[in-house]
Amino acid sequence: MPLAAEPDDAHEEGEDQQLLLTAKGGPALEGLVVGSYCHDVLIRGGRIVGETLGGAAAFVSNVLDAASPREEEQGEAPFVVVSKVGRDFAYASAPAPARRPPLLCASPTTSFHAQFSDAAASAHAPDRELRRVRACDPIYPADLPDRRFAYGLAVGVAGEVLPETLERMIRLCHAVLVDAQALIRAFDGDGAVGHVALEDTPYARLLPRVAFLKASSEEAPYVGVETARRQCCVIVTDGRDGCRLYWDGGEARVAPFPAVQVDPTGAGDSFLAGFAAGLLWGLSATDAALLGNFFGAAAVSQVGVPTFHPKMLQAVKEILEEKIAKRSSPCINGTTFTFDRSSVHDELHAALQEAARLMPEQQQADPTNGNGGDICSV
Ligand SMILES: Nc1ncnc2c1ncn2[C@@H]1O[C@H](COP(=O)(O)OP(=O)(O)OP(=O)(O)O)[C@@H](O)[C@H]1O
Ligand SMILES: O[C@H]1[C@H](O)[C@@H](O)[C@H](O)[C@@H](O)[C@H]1O
Repeated sequence: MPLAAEPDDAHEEGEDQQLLLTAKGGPALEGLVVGSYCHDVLIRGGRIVGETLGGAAAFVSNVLDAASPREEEQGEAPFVVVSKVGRDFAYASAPAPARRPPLLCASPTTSFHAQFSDAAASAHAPDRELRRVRACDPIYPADLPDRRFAYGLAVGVAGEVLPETLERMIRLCHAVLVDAQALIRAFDGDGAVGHVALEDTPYARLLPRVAFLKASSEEAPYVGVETARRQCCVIVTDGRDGCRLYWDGGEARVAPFPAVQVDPTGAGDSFLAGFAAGLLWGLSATDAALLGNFFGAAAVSQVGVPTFHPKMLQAVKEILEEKIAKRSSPCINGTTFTFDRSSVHDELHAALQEAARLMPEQQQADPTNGNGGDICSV
């Protein structure tokens, strides 16, 4: 399957394609993450049980920083975040916004109330009702840096990634990954989050130029998987059941990792970033989804933006270095992605499962990481 961007998009104005997607040893693959940080208020039984930094950009940055391939001396992972908040933003010094500060607006920071119900403990019931109580300004095309990126992640939470902004991302980035929640959320007069059919939105015409579209199982019916898979690769995440990938001509189920869920917020965001990191490591889409599932499981194990134990991250890095060294050909070669499960898929799953054991250890060892642990246990 060709990459998302049409040839003229990412390479107009004489840009050198080799600079954008060069395999290991070359310049780092720089990413562009677009979507706003927000305030999340977690409510259970009418009582506030948590107030945390939210916004897909925060969860995505956290995982990209943790899992993107880079040389030791490179320091921070190479990606830019374009996000907007108001002067009331409460988490400017939290790691993700401190590393990549948001643009400051006159309007207030986007804010969500997530109402958890005890009755939602079944696997497929929506686990929370979301209400947007404040909305920051949208992100305009002119807010994006005027240069090229290897990849882009469109991860809005409240309609802030405008169609024209997504279009500009597609022009700037060699491959764009999109979270459907950025495209199909609708808000009633009370701020309650609902969905509209993707085909009825101005985003629909951009789909053939998107590489990967990720939707939760709740969002999937609004995306229209059978139509969308003919235009890009669609990934449907399904909570504790892992995920499925659908592309033109194939599909695959990717097994989950066990987790003790304390807060489902950010699972999808962390999945998408883990998946993107997997692609950057050179994995096929189906193999990269293992890394998505891994970080999705890690996200639900903590309240808010998770802290990863350095030992766990070191284990993941070593696993990837070892398994990828065994592969005969890289999957990102500047023109194509591969989708199928590779011969190392099962080994990779088993090895990551071992690494996942380091996550609960961390919670016991680090009670200061903000875990209330009483949001939504399974
Ligand atoms: N309870 C769980 N146990 C293990 N893995 C989980 C669990 N919940 C989520 N995950 C992982 O995270 C991925 C994304 O989760 P999910 O499908 O709930 O996304 P989402 O509904 O978009 O999440 P959110 O909107 O809360 O960020 C799943 O595909 C799975 O890999
Ligand atoms: O912080 C969260 C998170 O980013 C979720 O992905 C999104 O569904 C919510 O709206 C947001 O409040």
